[in-house]
Amino acid sequence: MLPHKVSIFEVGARDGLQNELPVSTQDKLTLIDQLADVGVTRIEAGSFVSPKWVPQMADSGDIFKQLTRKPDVVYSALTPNLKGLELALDAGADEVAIFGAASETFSQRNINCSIEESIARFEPVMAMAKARNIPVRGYVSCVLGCPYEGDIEIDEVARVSEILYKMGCYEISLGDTIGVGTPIKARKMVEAVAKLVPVEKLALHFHDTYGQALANIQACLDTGISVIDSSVAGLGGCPYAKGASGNLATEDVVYMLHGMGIETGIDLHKLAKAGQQISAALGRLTGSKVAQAICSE
Ligand SMILES: CC(C)(COP(=O)([O-])OP(=O)([O-])OC[C@H]1O[C@@H](n2cnc3c(N)ncnc32)[C@H](O)[C@@H]1OP(=O)([O-])[O-])[C@@H](O)C(=O)NCCC(=O)NCCSC(=O)C[C@@](C)(O)CC(=O)[O-]
Repeated sequence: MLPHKVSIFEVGARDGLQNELPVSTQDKLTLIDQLADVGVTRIEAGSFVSPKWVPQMADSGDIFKQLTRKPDVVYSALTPNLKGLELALDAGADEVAIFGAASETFSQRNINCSIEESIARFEPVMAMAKARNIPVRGYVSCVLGCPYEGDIEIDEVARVSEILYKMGCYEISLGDTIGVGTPIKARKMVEAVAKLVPVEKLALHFHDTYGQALANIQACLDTGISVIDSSVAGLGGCPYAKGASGNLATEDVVYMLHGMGIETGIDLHKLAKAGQQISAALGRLTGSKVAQAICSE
């Protein structure tokens, strides 16, 4: 059965902007503010990673300290290790996310350690977050393919997802990091993970590199999943995943969901305007076809 409502987890200010030309802290704050205004209630606002690895996220502390908090909006941050968590807590993040991978090589290239080492790094993060009552989300990258290893075994995706869930992550976001998935494969992957992690604890995080993200989501929507990660204006990619163009554009998935009678709580026209504004700040066109259509009306 299709869900009545889907919760959009907006990753544009993090997953999007981490892989774009740098924009000012003020432009980011304006975007985050606009996202909250148009009805987005879950916003990934930054990332506490090494500024040498991802300079675009170096102002995340300022972002969290300066953003105008709206009631009912959760502002989240990526934290790969204890240092990241400490910085995120100091800056006032409401929740954090650890991020692992189903590919050994991607894990090494992205966070400089093996999958097993990453789990060991996450343990103290989970412990401190629990002690501070901070919810932790878990990402698994490369669930439908890896830029270095190609195909990834579905069993490995399910194994890593289960580990993160059992460690205490309240939700597991399944990342098609380089957007290579296709609908039947995506569904089989979700079904395999759902044997080990309750399906209502899963989220879809599909990039649109090959233009398959909407089709992949549609193929998975009646499995019981009701959380979708997306990025306003299709911003972004991943700096350690060559070829990962933008994330699925939030405007495109919201348009599809509304057309299917599924609520998101988001004002699509206002969202498209916000996407246009950040795209203009980046000196490029929005990556959302829906936003292009709306803004040329
Ligand atoms: C994980 C590390 C830090 C390990 O990096 P490392 O070099 O192994 O770590 P280290 O502990 O040896 O520290 C090295 C230096 O980094 C500093 N450092 C250490 N930790 C932090 C921190 N938290 N914040 C700020 N600084 C930090 C630390 O203080 C030290 O500074 P130095 O002494 O050289 O001046 C590094 O590999 C890193 O930052 N990687 C970036 C990974 C990243 O952000 N990738 C993109 C996000 S993942 C993604 O986009 C995928 C996702 C989630 O969207 C889902 C999908 O689509 O698949």
